[in-house]
Amino acid sequence: MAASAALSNLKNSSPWSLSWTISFPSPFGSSVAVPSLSRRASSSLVVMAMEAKPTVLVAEKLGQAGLDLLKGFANVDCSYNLTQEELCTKISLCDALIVRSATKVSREVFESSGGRLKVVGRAGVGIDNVDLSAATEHGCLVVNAPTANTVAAAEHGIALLTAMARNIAQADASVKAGKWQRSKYVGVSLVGKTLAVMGFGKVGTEVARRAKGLGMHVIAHDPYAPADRARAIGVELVTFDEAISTADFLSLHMPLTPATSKILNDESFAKMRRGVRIVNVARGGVIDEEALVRALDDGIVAQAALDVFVEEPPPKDSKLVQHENVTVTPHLGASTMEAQEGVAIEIAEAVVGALRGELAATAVNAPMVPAEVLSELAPFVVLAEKLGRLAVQLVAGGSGVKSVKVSYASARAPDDLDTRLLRATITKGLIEPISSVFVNLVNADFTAKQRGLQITEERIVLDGSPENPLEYIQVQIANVESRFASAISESGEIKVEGKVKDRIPHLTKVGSFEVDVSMEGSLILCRQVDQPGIIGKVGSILGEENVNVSFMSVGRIAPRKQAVMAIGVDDQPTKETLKKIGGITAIEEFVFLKL
Ligand SMILES: NC(=O)c1ccc[n+]([C@@H]2O[C@H](COP(=O)([O-])OP(=O)(O)OC[C@H]3O[C@@H](n4cnc5c(N)ncnc54)[C@H](O)[C@@H]3O)[C@@H](O)[C@H]2O)c1
Ligand SMILES: O=C(O)[C@H](O)COP(=O)(O)O
Repeated sequence: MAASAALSNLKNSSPWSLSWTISFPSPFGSSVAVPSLSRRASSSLVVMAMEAKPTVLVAEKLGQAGLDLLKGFANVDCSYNLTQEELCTKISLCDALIVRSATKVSREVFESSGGRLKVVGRAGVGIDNVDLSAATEHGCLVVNAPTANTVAAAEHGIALLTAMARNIAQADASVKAGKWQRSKYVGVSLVGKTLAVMGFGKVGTEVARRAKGLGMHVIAHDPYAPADRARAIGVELVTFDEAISTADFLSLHMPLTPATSKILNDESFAKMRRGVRIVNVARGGVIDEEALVRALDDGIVAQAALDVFVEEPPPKDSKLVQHENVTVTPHLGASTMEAQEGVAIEIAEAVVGALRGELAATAVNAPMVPAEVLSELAPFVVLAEKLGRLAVQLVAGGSGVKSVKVSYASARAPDDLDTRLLRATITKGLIEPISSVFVNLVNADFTAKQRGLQITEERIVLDGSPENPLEYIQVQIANVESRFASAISESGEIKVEGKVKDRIPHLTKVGSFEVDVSMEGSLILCRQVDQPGIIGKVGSILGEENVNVSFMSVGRIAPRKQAVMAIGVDDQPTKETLKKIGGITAIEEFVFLKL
């Protein structure tokens, strides 16, 4: 009998072969939000809601409406122009950080937070100033405000386009310098000219609409944009080479990524029409700035109008900024009163929601799960975590869990079931009982990978009504020994299976034994020879020790052969109580498991 194994401390019997050193002491207490989820599940999805008021550091100027919204929920520390060192020092006292584009949220910032930083809010679109990998590794959610400054950026793009074409900035400076140079500042017309919009997303689309209104012929290049969206506003999607080689004007609207970095370079300038004009309100890094200076000097590029730069602010002696054919603004695309109020509200709502434990609609480094899907999946999320917890506690110490298979049985079409949330919570259940790592939706996949834990998912397609998202979930751990031999299935893996009944998770299978026990509190699993009186004996030992039994279920192969008894208990039995259960002659093995 495995009585001693049953009593052993779970942490000491860690089945992981790798030791894990990063720990995230959570400052948060129990959950308060997401009414459709149980307290435990909602608290663990992305960010745990907190008992005390959280602290939000606002590191760049934010619209008043957003600040007011934040102040209703959190202590707000507005500290602008912090050096990296000052930011790293302050961050360990903050639960959330809000920035615009000027603050570098580097790996060092996440490391300095000591696990307290749970949300970074980017008050704007571009998240290239936030180290997303570091955020994800630290389980920190990054949210942005992707919609509120779209029109402002598009309007600024059009302002630069028209100002450049008519030499407005240069002519203005000249008049103010006392000159009157009418022939020097003859411009070019826009009507009938071809504008190539590079990046046909939110801003690019709005620029395209406006440029069409100015009578321009608009084409666009965007490898990921749907052709019908472009067609709907009369824009043709073309290849990169076609766009740059046919355009009179190029307007850049793609994000800065490794793929778009320096996408305009010597090679691409060489393919452009002589006299092309370029507008950039996206990111400085999408242009090789030195190559642009060469193209301007050679006359390939007639003019450029730039709102963004590789280095901001650019060096005072920047050849690009000082070039007479270049018009510049200091990253003003999003800077209208209206956009800044909108962005402030959008980011404040996202940060407060995330701190409350809600899944953020504008999450950048976590799967976005719509509210209605979340509500439907909520009880299965709880089930998934508990099955993960249970399965890993059944692994014998030193086994080294490497491979877990999760099967989802459902009558739904495969693309009608988003399992990312379930996979994340199973991972949480598998990892948290045996380590101090805080696992959430943000870092679940990363954490599993770090530990060399491979989680494969499989769909079991069932006939019947697709009303329920899932019929049952099965978790199997391969190539391990078990502390409870009966949990090993015929095919040799630890196998547990569960269902949701009346929104409560139930354990319905252990190894080859069918049981039915609600997954609340803790669980005792016993294997015994099926005979009269055993249930009574175990029940009375627990009763004598004042341990309340919530559920009891027996699964057996055949009458009078081996049976597995699953007993749900509200309280943790003492070692002595468990010893007494182990002492019952018919009981061959048992384990005590915390759910
Ligand atoms: N200057 C400013 O103040 C300001 C304001 C708002 C946005 N922006 C910047 O403008 C850019 C666009 O913002 P948005 O809100 O439209 O973002 P968005 O995500 O809606 O659009 C970006 C588009 O770029 C496309 N894209 C990605 N890779 C591409 C590639 N290699 N070639 C062509 N297209 C590619 C994407 O498919 C997407 O459609 C971002 O870089 C953002 O940071 C700047
Ligand atoms: O990506 C963005 O949203 C813009 O570049 C705006 O940046 P800002 O918030 O620094 O104005």
